[in-house]
Amino acid sequence: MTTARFGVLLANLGTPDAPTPEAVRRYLAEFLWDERVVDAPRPLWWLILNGFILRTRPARVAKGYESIWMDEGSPLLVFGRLQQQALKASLAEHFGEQVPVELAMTYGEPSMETAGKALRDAGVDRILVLPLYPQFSRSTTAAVFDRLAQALKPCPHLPELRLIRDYHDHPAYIDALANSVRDHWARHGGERGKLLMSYHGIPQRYADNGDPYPRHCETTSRLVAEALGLGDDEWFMSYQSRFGREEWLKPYTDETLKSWGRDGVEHVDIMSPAFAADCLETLEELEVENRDNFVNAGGKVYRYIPALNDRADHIALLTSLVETHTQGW
Ligand SMILES: C=CC1=C(C)c2cc3[nH]c(cc4nc(cc5[nH]c(cc1n2)c(C)c5CCC(=O)O)C(CCC(=O)O)=C4C)c(C)c3C=C
Ligand SMILES: [Fe+2]
Ligand SMILES: [Fe+2]
Repeated sequence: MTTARFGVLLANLGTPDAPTPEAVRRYLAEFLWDERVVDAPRPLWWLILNGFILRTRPARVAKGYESIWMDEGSPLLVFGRLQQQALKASLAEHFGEQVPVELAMTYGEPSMETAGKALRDAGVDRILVLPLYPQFSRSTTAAVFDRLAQALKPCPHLPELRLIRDYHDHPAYIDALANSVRDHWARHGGERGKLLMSYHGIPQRYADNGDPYPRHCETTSRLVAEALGLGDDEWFMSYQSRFGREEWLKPYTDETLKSWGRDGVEHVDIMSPAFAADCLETLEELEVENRDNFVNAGGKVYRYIPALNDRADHIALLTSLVETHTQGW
């Protein structure tokens, strides 16, 4: 089989190499120093980060990673590799030639440098960048863009580049999410709870300054609810993973679940459409921490719906994104 002139760079956030305080500290130091993620004035942020956060947070967060670690490594990376392999197979079938697909993380390994070099070695001079973030945010998608530009700095010549900015309302994405909910209902004998779509949050200030992320999340949620034919009182959306003292996007997932538990909502099905792969924020924060929030407040049944990971309909969506965005290549 011949090889296409273009390759695909699948990008995701990054994750520690090991579930240890040292590895988590290295990871957080790189991640939280990115101005796209935390935009506080540098000298002050340096003091807070090094004087406080990196001294206390790694030990606690490492315990969380330890509890979700898989035999092959961190879930985010394990699912990323599965997505990479499945997309490669699907693209070979669709295009009738090999399409190199590399996985790159904004922070840590595999780095943009490693992935970029692998694509160059495969002989491609056109790269389609596919950040695995359905909803655009400066803190994620724009950070991929910056990091890639940085990795390309030493190059004497650039590849031709295209970047998929977001796919929050793509019909195949909405279908895949809706299918994952239907599969979940079917696995539980058709029993349905109130559907909570919980998205990773960002500071409210970022949205006030023009980050379209909350609008994208609202559209995704509404389209999924419509696809499932849910009434207004059968679903809700909220934001999780708050960090620091500033106000983040509301309503907060933890507070929503506590008040539902108190108000007599008995059964919740929870999903996290912003995560293309299961990771710490879903397997620990949603599966464990927020289950406790709901159940301790009086809730009874709490069921987490897995991320799209390497589901066939998710890979079909990614394939369709690649097809659309490589027109003319
Ligand atoms: C401090 C600010 C943060 C912003 C803004 C933010 C936005 C954001 N993040 C994701 C996706 C993921 N975040 C993950 C972990 C994680 N996120 C933050 C902070 C911010 N995120 C921290 C400090 C951490 C690490 C864990 C912790 O210390 O609590 C992950 C999981 C990584 C893993 O290894 O499993 C993902 C994925 C999105 C989509 C987003 C904005 C839209
Ligand atoms: Fe995050
Ligand atoms: Fe978290």
